[in-house]
Amino acid sequence: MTIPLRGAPLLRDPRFNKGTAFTLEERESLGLLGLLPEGVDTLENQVRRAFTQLAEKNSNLGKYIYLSSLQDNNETLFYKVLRSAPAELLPLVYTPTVGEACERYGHIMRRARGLYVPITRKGHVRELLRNWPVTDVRFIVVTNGNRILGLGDLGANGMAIPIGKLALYTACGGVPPELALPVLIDCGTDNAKLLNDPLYLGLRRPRPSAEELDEFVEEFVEAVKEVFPRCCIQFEDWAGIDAMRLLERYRDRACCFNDDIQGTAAVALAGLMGATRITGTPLAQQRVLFLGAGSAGLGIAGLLTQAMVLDGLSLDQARSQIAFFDVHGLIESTRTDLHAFQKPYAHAHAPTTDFVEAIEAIRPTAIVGVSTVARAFDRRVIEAMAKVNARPIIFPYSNPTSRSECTAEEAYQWSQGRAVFASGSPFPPVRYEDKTFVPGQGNNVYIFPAIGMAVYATQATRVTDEMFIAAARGVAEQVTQAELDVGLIYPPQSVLLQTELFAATRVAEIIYDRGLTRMPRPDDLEGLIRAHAYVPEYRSIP
Ligand SMILES: NC(=O)C1=CN([C@@H]2O[C@H](COP(=O)(O)OP(=O)(O)OC[C@H]3O[C@@H](n4cnc5c(N)ncnc54)[C@H](OP(=O)(O)O)[C@@H]3O)[C@@H](O)[C@H]2O)C=CC1
Ligand SMILES: CC(=O)C(=O)O
Ligand SMILES: [Mg+2]
Repeated sequence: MTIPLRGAPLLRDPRFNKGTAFTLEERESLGLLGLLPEGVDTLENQVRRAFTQLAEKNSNLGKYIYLSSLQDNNETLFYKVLRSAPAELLPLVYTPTVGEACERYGHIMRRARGLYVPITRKGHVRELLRNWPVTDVRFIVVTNGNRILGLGDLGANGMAIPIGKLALYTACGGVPPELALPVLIDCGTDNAKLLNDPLYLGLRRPRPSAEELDEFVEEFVEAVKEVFPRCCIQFEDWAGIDAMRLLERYRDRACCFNDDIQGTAAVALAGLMGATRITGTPLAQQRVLFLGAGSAGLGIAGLLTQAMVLDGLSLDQARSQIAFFDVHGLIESTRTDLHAFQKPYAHAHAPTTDFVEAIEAIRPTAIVGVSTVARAFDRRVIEAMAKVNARPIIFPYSNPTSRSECTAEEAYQWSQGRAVFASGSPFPPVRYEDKTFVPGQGNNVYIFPAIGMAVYATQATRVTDEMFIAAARGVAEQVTQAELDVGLIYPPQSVLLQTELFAATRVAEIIYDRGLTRMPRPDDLEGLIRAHAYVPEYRSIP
């Protein structure tokens, strides 16, 4: 490996820095003598030291800050640490802690990471993109901070989300870190608390109209296509209505996807596939009631109906088995306040504003919480589900933990241990009577790293819904009977990298089958994926 730096600047570049693991020969040849203590570490010893330091931080936000600093200091070590204990560290770099980090981003930031694209630079987006030091960017995760998890408009503080998602592309999907670019489109914020916070670092102006936003996003997408022609754009945490509109506009025009719509849809589909192995009711016979009718809910419904059609239902039949309940009550055919994308699910039902009444009328096999409303699945709700189902499927998907529609403990307790449970943010195992349940994490982190790896390894030019169905199947088929026996409907986070690499091969099959790449199809797709996977190890420098 040749590197462009030497001496002190080398120690400050996270891509090449090995810190105390530079060998004596490297120190001599790279002008590092005297700049490091004489002891020479192995990467494993550095990992040990990192975990010692992490353990000394006594809050999750403190641990998040520590890990961010590690990422800024030594990328190889950062990913080696993440890979060493994914189940333990994911909740720190991702939900729930990343939510807290976003709320306080202006306060905790040490060093800027990613690219900030303010709407005030309209007409100059290409120049900003060219300021990024890497010319072959393959993945951008972009937010405008308008719906950060279930926490609402967090403006430029939302940058922690693209940073976190892209860290997981590498940690859980094997995508090399240098290919990733986190982007925050800063178009102001309507969050008064942030506007009044002297430490807030974003533009201090109200959010633009939809037209103004769309014009700027158009410039951004076209600029990305020109400056980084092999780049895939992941839209993340946009307000639901903007998310739906932008996906429709760009899904056939650019290599892009919306994680909250399509990634969430696939993880829910995988979860339902896992759940059917416990409940015995096939996917095509599931009846699903959503609490919340925004991007996540509509995304899940769209992909689920496609999967049900593949299992033999007509589209109308599939849609008739899906219902929504939003702020104004059950979405039914007499409602006059619906968006076009909600109308296919407005069935002939008696109006009600009581979620339990809706459960009693519809008798869903599953409820999915994508409402951002903490504790909306209260005891009455879970008991109503347990009354109409031997094994009720309960998915409180809202993030972070503070917005979860219920806890794992509540779902198991109130259903007398009968719930089939998964939540957007992690919950610890629950003891109910003589059984220990392991709650699954129904989070798109089970999907986007696999999509990313497949797109990278195959050089795919488009991202399609069929790829998400393949990812869902790829995840679901890895769940073992032993896992199902403790209630786990997703593979455990401890093996997330393996899970994603396997799912990526399933996605790659679709990419080649549908001609979504110009690259020739190799004989060994698994080998292709493995050969592309990043390994956090130091390479020797001559
Ligand atoms: N587990 C996972 O992988 C993922 C989880 N999520 C989570 O899902 C949640 C929603 O995300 P998303 O769909 O993108 O957001 P949106 O803002 O698009 O949708 C939220 C929906 O919930 C509705 N809602 C708000 N309050 C209530 C209420 N009291 N009762 C019923 N419905 C209500 C909103 O209605 P209105 O628009 O009228 O206010 C809206 O329809 C977030 O917490 C997010 O973190 C999202 C993506 C992935
Ligand atoms: C997980 C995720 O993407 C969200 O909560 O928005
Ligand atoms: Mg999201």
